[in-house]
Amino acid sequence: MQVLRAEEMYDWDRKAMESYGREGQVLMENAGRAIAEEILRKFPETEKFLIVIGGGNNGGDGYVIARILKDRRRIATAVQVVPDEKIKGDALYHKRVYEQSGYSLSSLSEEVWNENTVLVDAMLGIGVKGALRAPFDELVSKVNESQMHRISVDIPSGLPADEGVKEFQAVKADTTYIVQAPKQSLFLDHTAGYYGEWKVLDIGLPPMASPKVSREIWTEGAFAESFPVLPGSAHKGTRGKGLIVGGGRMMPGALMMAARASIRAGAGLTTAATVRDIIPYLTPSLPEAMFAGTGESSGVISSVDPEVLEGKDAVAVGVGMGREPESRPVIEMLLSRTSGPLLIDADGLYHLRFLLDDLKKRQEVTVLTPHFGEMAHLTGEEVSEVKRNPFSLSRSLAYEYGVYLVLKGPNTIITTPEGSQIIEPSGNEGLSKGGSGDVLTGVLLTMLMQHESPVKALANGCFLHGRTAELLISKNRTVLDLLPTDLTDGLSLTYRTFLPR
Ligand SMILES: NC(=O)C1=CN([C@@H]2O[C@H](COP(=O)(O)OP(=O)(O)OC[C@H]3O[C@@H](n4cnc5c(N)ncnc54)[C@H](O)[C@@H]3O)[C@@H](O)[C@H]2O)[C@@H](O)CC1
Ligand SMILES: Nc1ncnc2c1ncn2[C@@H]1O[C@H](COP(=O)(O)OP(=O)(O)O)[C@@H](O)[C@H]1O
Ligand SMILES: [K+]
Repeated sequence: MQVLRAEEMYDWDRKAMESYGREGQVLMENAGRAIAEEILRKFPETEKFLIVIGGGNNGGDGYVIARILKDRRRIATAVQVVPDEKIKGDALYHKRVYEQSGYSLSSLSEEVWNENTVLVDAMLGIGVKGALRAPFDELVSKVNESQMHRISVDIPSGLPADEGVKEFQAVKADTTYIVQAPKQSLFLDHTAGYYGEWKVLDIGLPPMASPKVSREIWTEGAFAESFPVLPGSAHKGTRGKGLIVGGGRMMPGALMMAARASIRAGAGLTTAATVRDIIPYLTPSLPEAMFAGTGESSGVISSVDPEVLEGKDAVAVGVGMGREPESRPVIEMLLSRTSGPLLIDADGLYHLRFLLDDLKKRQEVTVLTPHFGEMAHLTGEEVSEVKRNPFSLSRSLAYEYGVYLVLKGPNTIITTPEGSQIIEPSGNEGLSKGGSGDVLTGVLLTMLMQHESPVKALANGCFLHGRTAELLISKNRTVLDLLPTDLTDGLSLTYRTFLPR
């Protein structure tokens, strides 16, 4: 499913009407009807509805919804909150249909704000611009203060559809019925919460006319379909031989978690490279792994023998490595000498800031997996700015350095060097614990060795990680006690659920 910006949504709409014979009035009927049916399904017993109608096409959808609710004998109070001259085009057509059905409009008296009434917010859609003007500024506050269940039509009124907007005032919806395609703000840290529970409804825009943007949501169907089938004749070489460089005297656990996750995800052979002293302590928890000792300076990795790279299908570096400058040459060496995919995470990303020229020179597949803070460090932006513009900042970085970028968060955004984007929304707050990222690194390393397409490898790895957290919560864990190490052992749950082979 594509995720669109407002302008892209309008293009689709325009093209549907201009080149594919779709009528605006029909599309509006479809939108309103689809939403009204959902409302009736969700509230089969509720009698009273309040529909607040604004001046654009969002308000037009509101007229259709009000008519259908009344047709179904519900007590639907429709209030138009803008002067009559603001209602134009398709919205005016549907206002007339509403009136010709014998239905009338009400005024916004105090009695309509009743907690036993469900509120349908059809004030403003994706056409909102700038700070809210009267009467919407006061209405949005009033709506948010009310105790009513709030259903927003397409988008919570006042909320920007696109990334980048800093200040806004918007309805905090309990439920949002999104018209045709989710908009960018559904996936942004500071706006996602306004949508409440959400569902996307098809209103009949022709898929042939959809805008040529590659910004898609990754689904369980995509996972099951694109996950490579392991032949019965598989041997460890088929599954991939991976190397993880990381850990040190202070953070051996990060390496342990990444290596174990890589093995559990299905790698043929995983080698963990770290300072020699800690290897004996790691072996009991990693009996399947191989180990390689690295050069050491005051407890941190200071060098890796390039011979360790021989026969490795992919390499990951950075977990638990520390930020001491002594480790920097390791990243420098790996950037120039790793011939397969190279994944850089955690402290490796910290060092990378000082090695951007080397990064640019590298031709082979390179994957960076920053969280918001690491992305801010890499780009020199404020964290808040990264959170507000994750799509465009990811694209610029991926394009400038020719890398695959996995910007981690509740909605992880994966970007290819060409700028295609996948949104991977699985997971829950149980993952916001030190170590979840290390597990992800191990999983991604394995996926990179087994998939032909790096972007599918990354999307599937993020899905595997996030969906495992969800399945564990639905079984015997909670978001409070979930541990990153539970994820590793829980990977089987996701495999068994979605790839029952
Ligand atoms: N394919 C589609 O895109 C379809 C979209 N539909 C609906 O149409 C909506 C988009 O319609 P519009 O483009 O008319 O946009 P809106 O319904 O968001 O209305 C925009 C109007 O609101 C007013 N406005 C904008 N910013 C404001 C502010 N800050 N303060 C006060 N008033 C402000 C202006 O008068 C502006 O013309 C969608 O969200 C969706 O609900 C449906 O009708 C069916 C088809
Ligand atoms: N609230 C959340 N909802 C869903 N996924 C989350 C949430 N918080 C964190 N995650 C996921 O957990 C992982 C955390 O990675 P990272 O921040 O690098 O952790 P660490 O510090 O343990 O390395 C990422 O995959 C991220 O997408
Ligand atoms: K709305």
